[in-house]
Amino acid sequence: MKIFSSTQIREWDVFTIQEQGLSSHELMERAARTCFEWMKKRFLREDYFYIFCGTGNNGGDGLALTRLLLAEGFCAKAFLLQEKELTIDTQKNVVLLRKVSSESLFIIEKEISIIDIPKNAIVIDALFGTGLNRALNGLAKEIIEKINLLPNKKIAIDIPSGLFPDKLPNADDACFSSDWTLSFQTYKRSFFYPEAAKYTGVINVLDIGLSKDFSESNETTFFTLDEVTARSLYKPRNPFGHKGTYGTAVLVGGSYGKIGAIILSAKAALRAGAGKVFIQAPHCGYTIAQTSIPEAMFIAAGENFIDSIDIMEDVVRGIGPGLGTEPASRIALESFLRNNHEPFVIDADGLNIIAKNKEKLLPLIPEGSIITPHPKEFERLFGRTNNSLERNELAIAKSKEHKIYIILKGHRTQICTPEGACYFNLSGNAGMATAGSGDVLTGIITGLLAQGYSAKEATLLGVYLHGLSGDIAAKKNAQEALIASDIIDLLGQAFLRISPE
Ligand SMILES: NC(=O)C1=CN([C@@H]2O[C@H](COP(=O)(O)OP(=O)(O)OC[C@H]3O[C@@H](n4cnc5c(N)ncnc54)[C@H](O)[C@@H]3O)[C@@H](O)[C@H]2O)[C@@H](O)CC1
Ligand SMILES: [K+]
Repeated sequence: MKIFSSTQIREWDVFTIQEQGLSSHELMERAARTCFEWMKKRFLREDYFYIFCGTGNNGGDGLALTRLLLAEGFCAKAFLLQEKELTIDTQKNVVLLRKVSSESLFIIEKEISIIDIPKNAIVIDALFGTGLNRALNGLAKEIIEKINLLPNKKIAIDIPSGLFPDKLPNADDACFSSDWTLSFQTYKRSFFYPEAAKYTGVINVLDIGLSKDFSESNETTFFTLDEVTARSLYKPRNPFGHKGTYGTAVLVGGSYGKIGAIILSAKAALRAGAGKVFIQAPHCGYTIAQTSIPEAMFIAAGENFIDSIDIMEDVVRGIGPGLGTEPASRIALESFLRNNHEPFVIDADGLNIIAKNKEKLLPLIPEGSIITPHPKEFERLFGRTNNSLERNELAIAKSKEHKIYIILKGHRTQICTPEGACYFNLSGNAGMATAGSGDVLTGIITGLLAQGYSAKEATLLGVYLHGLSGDIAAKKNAQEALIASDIIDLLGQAFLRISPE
């Protein structure tokens, strides 16, 4: 799904009105009705809605929603920030609401003292939407700060008030803290950064029928990585294929006490469908590897840590899980980087070794390679930033500069491509923040590359499947009980979920 900027969202709105021969009032009514339908499915007639409305069109949505709720027998009251400087459609909705019920609309400016929100009321935020152009102050700020302290259930229309679609709020800005956000048509970019995401609650994207032509023909560099994307990337296996068809993955890593990491990667590569898998690890891992994965072959390199990395033809490599940073392993990786020109996957200690000598080693990463840092590893490689949006922008710039794929791991893993695109992954859960989860991701991506998926396809499909498998695991068990091996075990279920029936 494409993610558009606030300017593009405004253009989308105007384009839809022209294309569909609607008035802006009719589009507002459609948006409000979509929210209303969402609420009707979840709440009871005895529930009470307190709807806070601003002067812009977000406020208009809130007023129309109040009218629709009242018309279907729900209890609802609208609180409008002020009566002056309303947009035309918001003004119209004031008139329409007053026609339906003269006692359901209050003007906050005049009557703030009477707002006493009952404990069981559902509070709806329609104060500010995508038109916010500066931090909140005055009355709006005061109301939001007061509401945020209440235990009530809270829903934001389109975007929580105080958040901007394309930038982060400052730490001391007031933002509505919602349990749900009903975002129109698509996600807003800011929803993917923790500093803003802490205000959104669960995000539901509601289809309000904005023009498909517009979204198809307008360019953006930001996308969600969702089930639709994953389905489009998945390639069913050729019935005439043999194990050679599906390639050879070589997982390089492991050291004394960290053999498990490379075992997890190798298992994941096999489960992801690689035809053959080699583990290249120090000799101390030989018995462990051969016993725990009889399907994989073993190449010994060093006694307790890796001291050489073989250059083999026609294989795909994933290097780094459990590798350690012993001087001999550092020298081995450096020498491999000098002699190898094939793209590969680099993770964990592979990245830490590069970070220690980044000026020399970063330029040696072949174009089209995939690196999978978590935020700390990213910082070691490319430096610190002030916030997660700046980190995302740095990752995009570095992907372009080095012509590599950067998978920045986190709650909403970001995939940055050499062309300058960024995908935010929608699968996955907090249970996956567990030891070995990253090693599994390296294995899945290496396994997909071995089968002939391009670097972009393997990166996107691998990240999505990894998260989806984690989601299936978390449903079977609690997130707390999720361990990395569960992600491998349920990878097959994830494949079934995205493959054609
Ligand atoms: N994009 C779409 O396709 C649709 C958008 N609609 C709604 O329209 C909203 C956008 O409407 P608007 O552009 O009118 O914007 P808002 O409703 O966000 O209101 C912004 C208004 O408040 C003022 N303002 C901005 N920042 C302020 C601040 N910090 N303190 C005080 N005043 C401030 C602005 O000058 C503007 O008048 C969307 O979020 C959505 O809810 C829907 O009605 C219909 C479809
Ligand atoms: K809002």
